[in-house]
Amino acid sequence: NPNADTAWKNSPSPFWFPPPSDFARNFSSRLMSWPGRYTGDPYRADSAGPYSAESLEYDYYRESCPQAEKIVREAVRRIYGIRSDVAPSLLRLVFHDCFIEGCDASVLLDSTEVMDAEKDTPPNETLKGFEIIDVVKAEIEEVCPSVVSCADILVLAAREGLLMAGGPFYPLSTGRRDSTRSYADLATYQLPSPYGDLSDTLASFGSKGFGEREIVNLLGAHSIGVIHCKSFQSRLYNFSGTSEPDPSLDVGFLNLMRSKCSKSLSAPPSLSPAPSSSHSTFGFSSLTSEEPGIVMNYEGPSSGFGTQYYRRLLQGKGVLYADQQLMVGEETGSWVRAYASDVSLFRRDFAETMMKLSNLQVLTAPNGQVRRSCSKVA
Ligand code: HEM
Ligand SMILES: [Ca+2]
Repeated sequence: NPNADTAWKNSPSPFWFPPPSDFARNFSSRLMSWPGRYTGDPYRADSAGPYSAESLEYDYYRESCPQAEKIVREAVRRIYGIRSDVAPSLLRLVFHDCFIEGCDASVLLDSTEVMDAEKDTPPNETLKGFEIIDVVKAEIEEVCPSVVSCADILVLAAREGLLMAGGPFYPLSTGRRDSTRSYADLATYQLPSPYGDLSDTLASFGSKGFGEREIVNLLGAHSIGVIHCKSFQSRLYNFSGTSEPDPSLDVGFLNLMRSKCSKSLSAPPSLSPAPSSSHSTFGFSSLTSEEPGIVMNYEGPSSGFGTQYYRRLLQGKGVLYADQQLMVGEETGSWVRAYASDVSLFRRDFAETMMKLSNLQVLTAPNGQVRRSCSKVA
């Protein structure tokens, strides 16, 4: 597919839309030799790294802005009523923020003449939900100007969205501060690739203090939302330069995915699968947007956030290569089986890991700032 090949070459990040040939094999060795990235054992499961959330407080705004959490809750609920993609959008947004220099709203900043923004890098190309945060922030600013950080609003709003989508609750402390810059280069290289193999994924999350069990339950976030064809295209037609599909894909599932994604990514939208809100027997629906892809409402739009993601992996029906790779490892595979058969175990673990993610490397006073507009440094 010459078009996909050119698109890849033009991409500023060879790490993100890899396909050509030996990419997968070289990726982890390049990552492992990246200077200064690894401190200690990258696979340790017991620590959140060198930063801790001890300086956060429960109900930090109780005096300075007692209405803050209620405003977030009500705004997200209201928006959910009109846009059910609130949950996946905010969940992915919080992951992409916290994974890069901690939960400091660095992902929300716009590019300026002197700074490239994380949101303009290839891994964040399809990130959504910025305008949801802007709405919530504006409502809070009206009541308590310059008090509540964008970083806190983001973690609180993502929790609320997840709850609306049937996910588990987890308690959150507050008091995060906003960064004064965005880290485009780090976002480009540190966010995990959808074409990463198991060792790439373990290394990437390990560098942030997440162990195998945590990685497997965090990826359960892929129970909801949209995966565009671009993110798995090379698995369907030309996997790792072999001109063959990914051999680890279930054949029926391969055909379903091919039916959703035309062979050429540059095909005009009219050649893409017809927009429709109907659900196929696989529980996926087509997208109504122009970009073709797969909607991950595994259990249908009205049911909760559960174990289907893992059951699909057991059947070789993971949408991303990185998802399916969880079945390759002995330990990760056994967590996939555990979550596939025990939804309450998954929900408990997911809640706990989301809490850890939301507390990753937080910035607290006197560092950082409270932005007035989440997309601009104050
Ligand atoms: C190996 C790790 C991961 C990789 C490679 C990965 C990659 C991706 C990719 C490629 C997409 C589709 C983007 C698109 O096509 O528009 C996606 C969607 C998504 N990811 Fe991940 N992800 C990973 C981990 C996570 C984690 C830890 C979370 C949250 C806790 C998460 C939450 C989501 C959500 C909710 C969506 C759907 C977004 C939407 O509908 O707008 N992902 N991910
Ligand atoms: Ca960040």
